[in-house]
Amino acid sequence: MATKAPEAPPKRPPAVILAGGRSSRMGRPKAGLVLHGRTILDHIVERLAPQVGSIALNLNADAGIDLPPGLPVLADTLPGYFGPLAGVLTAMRHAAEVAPHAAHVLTVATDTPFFPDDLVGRLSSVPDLEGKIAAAWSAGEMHPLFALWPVAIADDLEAWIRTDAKLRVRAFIARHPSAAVDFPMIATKAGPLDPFFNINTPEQLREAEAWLQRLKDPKP
Ligand SMILES: Nc1nc2c(ncn2[C@@H]2O[C@H](COP(=O)(O)OP(=O)(O)OP(=O)(O)O)[C@@H](O)[C@H]2O)c(=O)[nH]1
Ligand SMILES: [Mg+2]
Repeated sequence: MATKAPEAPPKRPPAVILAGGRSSRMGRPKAGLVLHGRTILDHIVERLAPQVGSIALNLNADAGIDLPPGLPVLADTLPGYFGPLAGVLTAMRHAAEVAPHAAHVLTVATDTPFFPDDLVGRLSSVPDLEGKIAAAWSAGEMHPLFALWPVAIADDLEAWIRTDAKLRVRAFIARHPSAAVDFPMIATKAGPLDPFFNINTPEQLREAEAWLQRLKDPKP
Protein backbone atom coordinates (compact mmCIF):
# COMPACT_ATOMS: atom_id res chain seq x y z
CA MET A 1 0.00 0.00 0.00
CA ALA A 2 1.37 3.41 -0.94
CA THR A 3 2.06 5.57 2.05
CA LYS A 4 1.40 9.24 1.86
CA ALA A 5 4.53 11.36 2.20
CA PRO A 6 4.36 13.42 5.37
CA GLU A 7 3.60 17.06 4.67
CA ALA A 8 6.63 19.30 5.01
CA PRO A 9 6.22 21.74 7.88
CA PRO A 10 5.60 25.29 6.63
CA LYS A 11 8.86 27.20 6.16
CA ARG A 12 9.45 30.07 8.52
CA PRO A 13 9.67 33.35 6.62
CA PRO A 14 12.59 35.78 6.61
CA ALA A 15 11.84 38.85 8.73
CA VAL A 16 12.92 42.47 8.79
CA ILE A 17 12.53 44.78 11.78
CA LEU A 18 11.58 48.25 10.58
CA ALA A 19 13.53 50.97 12.36
CA GLY A 20 14.36 53.19 9.42
CA GLY A 21 12.35 56.24 10.47
CA ARG A 22 13.59 59.44 12.04
CA SER A 23 12.05 58.95 15.52
CA SER A 24 11.29 62.66 15.51
CA ARG A 25 8.52 62.53 18.13
CA MET A 26 10.76 60.52 20.47
CA GLY A 27 13.81 62.68 19.87
CA ARG A 28 16.20 59.70 19.83
CA PRO A 29 16.38 56.46 17.86
CA LYS A 30 13.50 54.20 18.87
CA ALA A 31 15.46 50.95 18.38
CA GLY A 32 17.69 51.99 21.30
CA LEU A 33 14.92 52.73 23.80
CA VAL A 34 15.36 50.88 27.05
CA LEU A 35 12.50 48.90 28.56
CA HIS A 36 13.09 47.05 31.80
CA GLY A 37 16.84 47.39 31.42
CA ARG A 38 17.04 45.99 27.87
CA THR A 39 16.77 47.69 24.52
CA ILE A 40 13.44 47.47 22.79
CA LEU A 41 15.35 45.92 19.91
CA ASP A 42 16.40 43.04 22.18
CA HIS A 43 12.76 42.54 23.23
CA ILE A 44 11.68 42.47 19.58
CA VAL A 45 14.43 40.09 18.47
CA GLU A 46 13.64 37.73 21.35
CA ARG A 47 9.96 37.58 20.44
CA LEU A 48 10.63 37.28 16.74
CA ALA A 49 13.44 34.71 16.66
CA PRO A 50 11.34 31.58 17.35
CA GLN A 51 8.85 32.59 14.67
CA VAL A 52 11.03 33.30 11.63
CA GLY A 53 13.83 31.88 9.49
CA SER A 54 16.12 34.93 9.63
CA ILE A 55 16.14 38.47 11.01
CA ALA A 56 17.58 41.70 9.63
CA LEU A 57 17.25 45.28 10.82
CA ASN A 58 16.24 48.15 8.55
CA LEU A 59 18.00 51.26 9.84
CA ASN A 60 19.04 54.50 8.14
CA ALA A 61 21.07 56.12 10.91
CA ASP A 62 23.12 55.11 13.92
CA ALA A 63 20.79 53.62 16.55
CA GLY A 64 23.17 54.75 19.30
CA ILE A 65 23.45 51.24 20.78
CA ASP A 66 25.49 48.09 20.36
CA LEU A 67 23.44 46.00 17.97
CA PRO A 68 22.91 42.29 18.63
CA PRO A 69 25.87 40.44 17.09
CA GLY A 70 25.24 38.96 13.66
CA LEU A 71 22.15 41.04 12.94
CA PRO A 72 22.40 42.32 9.34
CA VAL A 73 21.66 46.04 9.01
CA LEU A 74 19.94 47.27 5.86
CA ALA A 75 19.70 50.90 4.80
CA ASP A 76 16.75 51.75 2.54
CA THR A 77 17.29 50.62 -1.04
CA LEU A 78 15.64 53.91 -2.07
CA PRO A 79 17.34 56.46 0.18
CA GLY A 80 15.53 59.66 1.10
CA TYR A 81 13.17 58.78 3.97
CA PHE A 82 10.22 57.82 1.80
CA GLY A 83 8.43 56.44 4.86
CA PRO A 84 7.62 52.94 6.10
CA LEU A 85 6.99 51.59 2.60
CA ALA A 86 10.67 52.18 1.82
CA GLY A 87 11.41 49.80 4.70
CA VAL A 88 8.96 47.24 3.32
CA LEU A 89 10.64 47.47 -0.10
CA THR A 90 14.04 47.01 1.52
CA ALA A 91 12.65 43.94 3.31
CA MET A 92 11.37 42.45 0.04
CA ARG A 93 14.69 43.01 -1.75
CA HIS A 94 16.59 41.49 1.17
CA ALA A 95 14.31 38.43 1.27
CA ALA A 96 14.82 37.82 -2.45
CA GLU A 97 18.55 37.66 -1.75
CA VAL A 98 18.72 35.63 1.45
CA ALA A 99 15.72 33.33 0.92
CA PRO A 100 15.12 33.13 -2.84
CA HIS A 101 12.42 30.48 -2.41
CA ALA A 102 10.43 32.40 0.19
CA ALA A 103 7.15 33.70 -1.22
CA HIS A 104 6.70 36.21 1.62
CA VAL A 105 8.74 38.40 3.92
CA LEU A 106 7.55 39.40 7.39
CA THR A 107 7.89 42.94 8.67
CA VAL A 108 7.50 44.14 12.24
CA ALA A 109 8.05 47.62 13.65
CA THR A 110 10.73 48.24 16.22
CA ASP A 111 8.46 50.36 18.42
CA THR A 112 5.84 47.69 19.24
CA PRO A 113 7.23 45.49 22.03
CA PHE A 114 4.13 43.42 22.91
CA PHE A 115 3.35 41.99 19.47
CA PRO A 116 1.92 38.44 19.54
CA ASP A 117 4.16 35.41 19.90
CA ASP A 118 1.90 33.62 17.41
CA LEU A 119 2.09 36.45 14.85
CA VAL A 120 3.65 34.37 12.08
CA GLY A 121 1.60 31.25 12.79
CA ARG A 122 -1.64 33.16 12.42
CA LEU A 123 -0.63 35.37 9.51
CA SER A 124 0.59 32.34 7.58
CA SER A 125 -2.59 30.38 8.15
CA VAL A 126 -4.55 32.67 5.83
CA PRO A 127 -6.27 30.49 3.20
CA ASP A 128 -4.68 30.77 -0.27
CA LEU A 129 -1.97 33.02 1.08
CA GLU A 130 0.09 32.97 -2.11
CA GLY A 131 0.06 36.41 -3.73
CA LYS A 132 -1.75 38.00 -0.78
CA ILE A 133 -0.59 40.52 1.78
CA ALA A 134 -1.60 39.19 5.22
CA ALA A 135 -1.83 42.04 7.72
CA ALA A 136 -2.48 42.07 11.46
CA TRP A 137 -5.49 43.78 12.98
CA SER A 138 -6.63 44.39 16.54
CA ALA A 139 -9.54 46.30 18.03
CA GLY A 140 -10.86 47.11 14.55
CA GLU A 141 -7.58 48.66 13.33
CA MET A 142 -5.06 47.48 10.81
CA HIS A 143 -1.39 47.36 11.80
CA PRO A 144 0.01 47.33 8.30
CA LEU A 145 3.67 47.03 9.27
CA PHE A 146 2.93 43.69 10.95
CA ALA A 147 2.38 41.79 7.76
CA LEU A 148 3.53 39.08 5.42
CA TRP A 149 4.32 40.67 2.05
CA PRO A 150 4.63 38.77 -1.23
CA VAL A 151 8.18 39.28 -2.42
CA ALA A 152 6.91 39.18 -6.01
CA ILE A 153 5.32 42.64 -5.71
CA ALA A 154 8.62 44.40 -4.98
CA ASP A 155 8.82 46.07 -8.41
CA ASP A 156 5.24 47.30 -8.10
CA LEU A 157 6.07 48.75 -4.68
CA GLU A 158 9.19 50.44 -6.00
CA ALA A 159 7.20 52.06 -8.83
CA TRP A 160 4.55 53.14 -6.31
CA ILE A 161 7.13 54.75 -4.03
CA ARG A 162 8.68 56.55 -6.97
CA THR A 163 5.37 57.98 -8.19
CA ASP A 164 2.79 58.20 -5.39
CA ALA A 165 2.67 61.49 -3.51
CA LYS A 166 1.23 60.28 -0.21
CA LEU A 167 3.00 56.96 0.25
CA ARG A 168 0.34 55.59 2.57
CA VAL A 169 0.89 51.98 3.55
CA ARG A 170 -2.84 51.26 3.61
CA ALA A 171 -3.28 52.67 0.10
CA PHE A 172 -0.55 50.39 -1.21
CA ILE A 173 -2.14 47.37 0.47
CA ALA A 174 -5.48 48.26 -1.13
CA ARG A 175 -3.94 47.80 -4.61
CA HIS A 176 -3.29 44.11 -3.91
CA PRO A 177 -5.17 41.04 -2.73
CA SER A 178 -4.96 41.02 1.04
CA ALA A 179 -6.27 39.31 4.14
CA ALA A 180 -6.97 40.68 7.61
CA VAL A 181 -5.90 38.60 10.59
CA ASP A 182 -7.41 39.69 13.88
CA PHE A 183 -5.52 39.38 17.16
CA PRO A 184 -7.09 39.53 20.63
CA MET A 185 -6.21 41.95 23.41
CA ILE A 186 -3.77 40.76 26.08
CA ALA A 187 -5.50 40.41 29.45
CA THR A 188 -3.66 42.18 32.28
CA LYS A 189 -4.59 43.05 35.86
CA ALA A 190 -5.06 46.62 34.72
CA GLY A 191 -7.35 45.68 31.84
CA PRO A 192 -6.82 44.79 28.20
CA LEU A 193 -3.57 45.69 26.45
CA ASP A 194 -3.49 46.02 22.68
CA PRO A 195 -0.63 43.77 21.49
CA PHE A 196 0.15 46.40 18.85
CA PHE A 197 0.54 49.25 21.36
CA ASN A 198 3.33 51.29 19.82
CA ILE A 199 5.73 53.80 21.23
CA ASN A 200 6.14 57.15 19.51
CA THR A 201 6.71 59.59 22.38
CA PRO A 202 8.54 59.65 25.73
CA GLU A 203 5.17 59.46 27.47
CA GLN A 204 4.26 56.27 25.56
CA LEU A 205 7.63 54.81 26.60
CA ARG A 206 6.64 55.34 30.24
CA GLU A 207 3.26 53.75 29.52
CA ALA A 208 4.96 50.73 27.92
CA GLU A 209 7.19 50.35 30.98
CA ALA A 210 4.08 50.30 33.18
CA TRP A 211 2.39 47.66 30.98
CA LEU A 212 5.53 45.52 31.07
CA GLN A 213 5.54 45.69 34.85
CA ARG A 214 1.90 44.57 34.95
CA LEU A 215 2.66 41.69 32.58
CA LYS A 216 5.54 40.57 34.80
CA ASP A 217 3.62 40.86 38.09
CA PRO A 218 2.18 37.52 39.20
CA LYS A 219 -1.61 37.39 38.88
CA PRO A 220 -3.39 37.98 42.24
N1 LIG B 1 12.87 52.45 6.14
C1 LIG B 1 12.13 53.44 6.58
N2 LIG B 1 11.31 53.22 7.63
C2 LIG B 1 10.58 54.25 8.08
C3 LIG B 1 10.62 55.52 7.49
N3 LIG B 1 9.77 56.33 8.18
C4 LIG B 1 9.23 55.57 9.16
N4 LIG B 1 9.71 54.31 9.12
C5 LIG B 1 9.40 53.20 10.01
O1 LIG B 1 8.01 53.01 10.01
C6 LIG B 1 7.53 52.65 11.30
C7 LIG B 1 6.41 53.59 11.72
O2 LIG B 1 6.89 54.92 11.72
P1 LIG B 1 6.80 55.89 12.96
O3 LIG B 1 6.20 55.22 14.12
O4 LIG B 1 6.19 57.16 12.50
O5 LIG B 1 8.35 56.09 13.31
P2 LIG B 1 9.27 57.28 12.91
O6 LIG B 1 8.93 57.79 11.55
O7 LIG B 1 10.68 56.85 13.17
O8 LIG B 1 8.89 58.38 14.02
P3 LIG B 1 8.38 59.88 13.82
O9 LIG B 1 9.54 60.60 13.15
O10 LIG B 1 8.12 60.38 15.20
O11 LIG B 1 7.16 59.81 12.94
C8 LIG B 1 8.73 52.68 12.21
O12 LIG B 1 9.15 51.35 12.37
C9 LIG B 1 9.75 53.50 11.45
O13 LIG B 1 11.09 53.12 11.72
C10 LIG B 1 11.50 55.71 6.36
O14 LIG B 1 11.59 56.79 5.76
N5 LIG B 1 12.22 54.65 5.94
MG1 LIG C 1 6.79 58.52 11.18
